[in-house]
Amino acid sequence: MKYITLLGATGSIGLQTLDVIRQHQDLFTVHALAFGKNIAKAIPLIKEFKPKKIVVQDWETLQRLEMEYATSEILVGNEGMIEVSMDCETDILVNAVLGSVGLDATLRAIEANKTIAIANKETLVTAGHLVMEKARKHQVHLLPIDSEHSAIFQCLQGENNKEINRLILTASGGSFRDKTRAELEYVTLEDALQHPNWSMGAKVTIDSATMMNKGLEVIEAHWLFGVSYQAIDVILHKESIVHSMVEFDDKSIMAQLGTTDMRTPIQYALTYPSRLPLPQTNSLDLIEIGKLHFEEMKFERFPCLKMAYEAGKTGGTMPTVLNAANEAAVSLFLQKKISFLQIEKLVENELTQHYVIDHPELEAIQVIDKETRKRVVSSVK
Ligand SMILES: NC(=O)C1=CN([C@@H]2O[C@H](COP(=O)(O)OP(=O)(O)OC[C@H]3O[C@@H](n4cnc5c(N)ncnc54)[C@H](OP(=O)(O)O)[C@@H]3O)[C@@H](O)[C@H]2O)C=CC1
Ligand SMILES: CC(=O)[C@@H](O)[C@H](O)COP(=O)(O)O
Ligand SMILES: [Mn+2]
Repeated sequence: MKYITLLGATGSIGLQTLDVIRQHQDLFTVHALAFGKNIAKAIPLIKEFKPKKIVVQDWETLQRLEMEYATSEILVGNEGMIEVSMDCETDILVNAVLGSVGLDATLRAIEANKTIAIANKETLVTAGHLVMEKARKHQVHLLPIDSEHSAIFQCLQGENNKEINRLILTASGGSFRDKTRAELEYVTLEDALQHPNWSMGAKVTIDSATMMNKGLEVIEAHWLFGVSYQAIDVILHKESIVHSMVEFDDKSIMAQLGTTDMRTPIQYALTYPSRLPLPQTNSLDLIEIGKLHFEEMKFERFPCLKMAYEAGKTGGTMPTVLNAANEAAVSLFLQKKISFLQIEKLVENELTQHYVIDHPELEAIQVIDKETRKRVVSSVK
């Protein structure tokens, strides 16, 4: 039996992780569940999975939860997420929390030698060098959940990372892929939240529409697979059937295909290196699909992707600024305080103003993350 600690339990990845656990109760038990403030979503999960420990985002949520439901031990905030992630009863940490708030728990779980299934890409963007250095030191497995990275990870089984010629990440193009830049001026939040292929949380859906999601994923791939930015390509693939590809030195390309169901990569991360049946997901019907399409990525159409490549190549604290500015800007867009195109403008402003620190320690990353968010928010008041 493997004991799972799940950060971000009430989110899109969190709920799908619990669905996988529900199908394999002989293999997995929930040890701890962490979420933000959404008590209404959390209570049924607590009743069903009976975690020994629960973590909520703040004291107010703790009080509300205690009033509504007398339950097991409740912890609070970052300290709470760290405690359950390092807990001696945790076998696998599933980090599906949203944003760079997941960084401390990841680092501390690595120190405690936990296997980590990671969906939380912002952690790798903001401090990939620290996470990978620690993972190497402690010989900890970081098992990707993000669909593209799971695809690459699957293509690399039995292969040698040193023989990779390039990684090819596929991008759906997001909600506005068929619009011109001029048309983006007047798009609404409601339109932006309509992803053509995937049903996901709000932030990653907006990131897909700006193409920042693919930018974050390029940086995530750089750290997870140790591949240079020059050897990571992004191509437009509107069907999201080929989840990503690896080209080897002999020009052979391996691809992983599947339906748009995140339970496949989630389950693979939990059962790796084995595979188990996933009866509730459909088989891919290639005859019905008939054709797959691939197009060149236009950087001038998607400036966020260009900014992410540049931030990644610059390195140091630049990816921290990229991520923090983007998290703050997307949050403002979700609150309808700024327009869609202002997201990229706010990120660009922060990147151009930033004076890079090379090889930053955790403290520097935390300070820069906080200051960047503050500046972005105050710039629109
Ligand atoms: N959804 C998807 O299909 C995919 C997601 N990812 C990545 O996975 C991560 C999660 O995405 P997704 O599930 O879509 O996000 P959601 O917005 O659906 O869920 C986010 C989860 O994090 C919790 N949370 C948010 N802020 C805090 C905080 N400050 N402290 C504690 N908990 C917090 C939320 O709690 P509450 O509900 O209480 O607010 C919720 O449980 C992201 O990094 C995303 O990029 C990667 C690939 C695919
Ligand atoms: C499901 C998943 O992994 C998302 O990150 C997805 O990749 C979003 O798709 P696009 O960014 O290609 O629109
Ligand atoms: Mn992805």
